[in-house]
Amino acid sequence: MAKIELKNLSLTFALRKATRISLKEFLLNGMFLKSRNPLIRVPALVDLNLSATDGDRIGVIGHNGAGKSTLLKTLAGIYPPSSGQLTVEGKICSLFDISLGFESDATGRENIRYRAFLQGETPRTLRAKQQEIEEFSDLGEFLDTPVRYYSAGMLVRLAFSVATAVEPEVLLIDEVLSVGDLAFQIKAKERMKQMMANARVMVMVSHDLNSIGGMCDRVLWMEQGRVRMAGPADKVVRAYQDSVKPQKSAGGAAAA
Ligand SMILES: Nc1ncnc2c1ncn2[C@@H]1O[C@H](COP(=O)(O)OP(=O)(O)OP(=O)(O)O)[C@@H](O)[C@H]1O
Repeated sequence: MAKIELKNLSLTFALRKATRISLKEFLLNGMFLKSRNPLIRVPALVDLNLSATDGDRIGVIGHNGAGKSTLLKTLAGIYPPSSGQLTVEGKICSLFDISLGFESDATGRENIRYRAFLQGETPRTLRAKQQEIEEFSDLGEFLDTPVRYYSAGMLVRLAFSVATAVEPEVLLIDEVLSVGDLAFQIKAKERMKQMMANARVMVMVSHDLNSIGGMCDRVLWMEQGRVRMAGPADKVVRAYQDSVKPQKSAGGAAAA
């Protein structure tokens, strides 16, 4: 059984406006005990509670900066929560930032191996999949070329082919991917559909409310790191849409 459980989970980023300060500034600030570049705390997730298990398809919506991607990255184990409890049980597949982290001097084929091992494959399980991954990527002779010479689209094709070669129990998707050229997009959509159908739990972040409505049964509407509303997809999507519609003034004109 796959499971996601968040209990009063919060995550606060601590950052500074500028990354560099001079030695002189550092010494002067130290002497006068005040910082010219103080820490700024960004509460990206605030007191979230969520429980999902086999069969759940959860959509996450909200304005820019609401905390959607941070939530997904926290579920993927990329960001540790600042407080609260996080439980994710099951083999995770994260479909976001998939093109990051390639070894640029290694070939496509070598990168498939490195990444597959990171995804938990063993030499034996990879042997059974490697050919399929290579064929799906449709990169032909380029598989023997260092990936530093790949176009952006080729890199995404390679990344997508490896990332989706797993059978995940927990599928985390940030925005429905538009990968590669048209021919590849058709293949990729088909594969995504299969993965979504087979995953036990799915959490998907998107601004495309039609995709969310079509693929998810529950939706979290996030606002400033908090859940503003949670419930059946159609109800929450409608409430969100209503909230962003231009308000009509008494005279009938749209308010600014
Ligand atoms: N690595 C980080 N370091 C510091 N602050 C961050 C980091 N990632 C996100 N934030 C901040 O956390 C808040 C939530 O960001 P997040 O990317 O989760 O929003 P989002 O809802 O996914 O937005 P969008 O719809 O624009 O993708 C924002 O205020 C953002 O500036």
